[in-house]
Amino acid sequence: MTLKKICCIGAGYVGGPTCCVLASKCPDITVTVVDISEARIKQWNSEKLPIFEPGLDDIVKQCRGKNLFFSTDVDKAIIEAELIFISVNTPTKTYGLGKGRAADLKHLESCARRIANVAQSSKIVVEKSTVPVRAAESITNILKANVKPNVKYQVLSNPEFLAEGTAIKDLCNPDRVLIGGERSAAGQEAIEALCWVYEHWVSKEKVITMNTWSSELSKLAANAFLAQRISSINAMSAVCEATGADVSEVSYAVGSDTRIGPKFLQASVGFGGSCFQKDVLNLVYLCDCLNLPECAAYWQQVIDMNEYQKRRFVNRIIECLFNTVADKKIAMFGFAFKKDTGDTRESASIYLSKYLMDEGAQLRIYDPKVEDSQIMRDLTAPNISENPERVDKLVSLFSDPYRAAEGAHAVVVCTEWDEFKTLDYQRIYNNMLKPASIFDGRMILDHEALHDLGFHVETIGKKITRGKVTRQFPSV
Ligand SMILES: NC(=O)C1=CN([C@@H]2O[C@H](COP(=O)(O)OP(=O)(O)OC[C@H]3O[C@@H](n4cnc5c(N)ncnc54)[C@H](O)[C@@H]3O)[C@@H](O)[C@H]2O)C=CC1
Ligand SMILES: O=C(O)[C@H]1O[C@H](OP(=O)(O)OP(=O)(O)OC[C@H]2O[C@@H](n3ccc(=O)[nH]c3=O)[C@H](O)[C@@H]2O)[C@H](O)[C@@H](O)[C@@H]1O
Repeated sequence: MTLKKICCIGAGYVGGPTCCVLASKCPDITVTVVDISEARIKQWNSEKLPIFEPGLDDIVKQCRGKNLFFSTDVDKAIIEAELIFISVNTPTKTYGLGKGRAADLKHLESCARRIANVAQSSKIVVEKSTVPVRAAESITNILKANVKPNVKYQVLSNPEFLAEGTAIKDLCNPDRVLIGGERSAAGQEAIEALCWVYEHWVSKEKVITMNTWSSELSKLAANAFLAQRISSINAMSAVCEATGADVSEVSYAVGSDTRIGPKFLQASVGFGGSCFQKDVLNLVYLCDCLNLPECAAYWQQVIDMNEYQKRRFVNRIIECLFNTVADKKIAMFGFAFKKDTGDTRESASIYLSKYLMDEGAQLRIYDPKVEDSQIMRDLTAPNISENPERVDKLVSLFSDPYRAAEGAHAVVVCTEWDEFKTLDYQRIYNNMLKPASIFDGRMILDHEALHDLGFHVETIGKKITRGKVTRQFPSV
């Protein structure tokens, strides 16, 4: 089966880049990305795209208006497409049953209802959003309960594994593509149609097919395993600080075992991003619902350790600044949840800022990609601050890291942007209050050199001492 028209509902961090790469690799397919947000679609059709992702601009320029279209006309795109990706957000529920843990599937359900209402021909519906196990069954039930004559549906699970900041690279050269479907002739035909799309650029061995529930669960499992590695190394970082071991050395030694591998063993101020916490909580909730409390408690620890790491780091800042940060100026370098993205969802910086604001610190924030309005939205969100006017008083935003650090008591590196490695720290030191402290929450700076400039230096997972020669271990 070959396909001519594909539509994707949801023009976000996944739907946008995924469809851009799909359009560039499949010139024989017309790809239309639709969204209910007019503002987002307007940006996709403008010079300034709604998301920053290395390499994305070039692909959009190459395909937009040829076989790649962005539109708010959801119904038209559904009617015309043979295959529909659902790529809408599935955040943690903030109300009702499962509040704070379960995934909120209201957007997914609304897409299923819309497809059922407007479709006039058979469709393959592909769940690309991350969902709890058996969500495809709910989609199928909604579609089948509203089915029209001569319209048939097949629902597939095709979770996305891209990471922000490397999305284009990940999409062009994925480790694997996962497709789950129904074990029936019609199910197999739908699976083959989606395989055909991916095989335009992904080799056959990398396209893995399986049953729908395994595919849905594999996505949650993959994120849980990745998050667990970070929490494990972060737990080790606390042991390192208490013993004189160096977490980079421990990470290198542990990761050199080919059974363990070196990736995702970088200790940090805690993981952020829209998915790790959401998906692990989703798994915890699933385990609880399945009456597997020991499994739920096991995965909950991954989240608890992440929370502990953020708290621990802030407590150290406060301790080192003579047990009070009230009215002290603290320059925060980086607000995005990782480098090479402007995304701040669940960024550790938000929580570090919150805890420091709770102590009355004056924050001076700089990030090369995050919009000022986004920072203020994050810091005035109801779960972060009950008093937006206080946030206004405590927070200043800067477009230059040197200005942010001027007159500050401390610099805190929250995001591992490359540019922070090459700043003129002598200049920064000269313009700070003394003693000048630097807290490297990402372990990216040359700590001994900073120490020699006169800074009091603190980082994750090791004690900094003057003149100590440490081997630099490659981080992954
Ligand atoms: N952000 C990431 O790096 C990754 C995200 N995922 C998963 O992909 C899904 C989407 O995530 P993001 O793209 O980050 O979310 P996002 O919030 O950036 O984008 C979702 C888009 O869907 C739109 N939308 C919501 N309901 C709609 C409806 N009924 N009709 C049309 N449009 C609608 C929203 O307006 C929004 O623009 C989530 O389930 C997430 O867990 C999976 C892998 C990576
Ligand atoms: O489902 C998703 O949304 C995606 O979640 C993550 O991707 P992403 O959150 O974009 O970025 P990561 O590179 O995984 O980083 C997540 C967080 O962990 C932190 N991290 C990462 C690696 C590490 O060794 N240490 C560490 O603290 C990062 O700084 C960041 O805050 C996964 O890597 C993707 O495979 C997955 O598709």
